[in-house]
Amino acid sequence: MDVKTIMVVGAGQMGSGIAQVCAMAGYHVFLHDISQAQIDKGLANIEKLLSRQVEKGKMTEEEKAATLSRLTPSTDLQNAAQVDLVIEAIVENMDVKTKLFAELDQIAPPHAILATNTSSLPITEIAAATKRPEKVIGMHFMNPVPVMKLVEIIRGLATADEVYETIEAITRKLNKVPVEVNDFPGFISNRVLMPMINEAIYALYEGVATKEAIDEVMKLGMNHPMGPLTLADFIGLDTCLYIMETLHEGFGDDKYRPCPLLRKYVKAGWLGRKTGRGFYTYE
Ligand SMILES: CC(=O)CC(=O)SCCNC(=O)CCNC(=O)[C@H](O)C(C)(C)COP(=O)(O)OP(=O)(O)OC[C@H]1O[C@@H](n2cnc3c(N)ncnc32)[C@H](O)[C@@H]1OP(=O)(O)O
Ligand SMILES: NC(=O)C1=CN([C@@H]2O[C@H](COP(=O)(O)OP(=O)(O)OC[C@H]3O[C@@H](n4cnc5c(N)ncnc54)[C@H](OP(=O)(O)O)[C@@H]3O)[C@@H](O)[C@H]2O)C=CC1
Repeated sequence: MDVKTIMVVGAGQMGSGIAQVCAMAGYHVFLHDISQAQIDKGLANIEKLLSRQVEKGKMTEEEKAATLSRLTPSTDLQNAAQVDLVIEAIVENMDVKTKLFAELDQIAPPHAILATNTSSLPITEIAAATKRPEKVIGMHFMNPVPVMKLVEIIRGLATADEVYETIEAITRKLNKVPVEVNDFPGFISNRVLMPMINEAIYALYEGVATKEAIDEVMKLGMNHPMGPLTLADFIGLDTCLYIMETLHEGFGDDKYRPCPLLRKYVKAGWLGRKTGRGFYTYE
């Protein structure tokens, strides 16, 4: 299928990154959010990252201007009527996502693919909120989107082969590497990553070591680019908690129980880098 126009729903850290790489690859992109302030922040961040590419000689001023001209801000979901593909990147909550997918199903043209960037929720359940489950698919980007090469692609029970192939081709056009994974809670990425992060939070909670020591062990000892607590702050502690809850509920296994300290921080509004405070504080 020929995709020319994309809507990215959710202009947070993932949505703005996804919109950026899609616009860089030549797609026309609506960057949609319920909050104009969030869109302004997302677009300002894209502009900053593109300027840095120009400074480093990795992109010309003309390419930057052309990329920005392909991005259209949107606070009206009716704009989805003009697109061939929607990539959803809103909060990691099944009720909110299914409500959005039901709305998108009403608005988007019949041929349009509805993809979700969910990091853990079942694609099949999201697809069931629509009358086009064969056109719903998981397209899971990694953070920071402009840098990370992987896109996990997850078929729901009803996803059509043609839809999978289209998403795989788009992933390659974005200069990323697609890896197919089955529809189970947390897929592969977060089934493996998030229990490690949760265990690091337990180690802090139990006083096994300081946060700095925990991060240093994993950085210097395992060559991870970021320690697990720094990474949790980077991902967002709310997102980490929602993923652990999906694993816990989805597998019914106590080995996935979220650490009480993680819950406490999220309740306090300490969501990590995006709110200026998590395990660490940020300017
Ligand atoms: C939760 C989920 O569902 C799934 C997930 O996404 S889990 C999270 C997965 N991501 C990770 O694990 C990230 C781990 N961290 C890293 O890989 C690295 O620390 C990092 C890439 C973020 C930064 O790398 P670094 O070498 O320490 O920093 P730095 O040298 O400043 O940056 C390297 C490049 O990344 C870019 N970059 C860094 N942070 C960036 C950001 N937030 N957004 C966009 N680009 C960024 C820089 O501009 C630089 O680009 P160039 O090579 O073009 O110059
Ligand atoms: N953070 C990460 O490392 C990764 C996250 N993901 C997944 O990507 C998704 C987004 O995460 P992330 O970008 O970190 O989250 P953010 O909190 O940064 O961004 C989410 C954005 O979606 C907006 N939003 C919420 N509800 C709606 C809605 N109904 N319609 C339109 N916009 C809405 C929010 O607005 P407001 O703030 O006003 O509520 C916010 O701007 C989640 O599903 C997450 O699991 C996937 C890979 C990695």
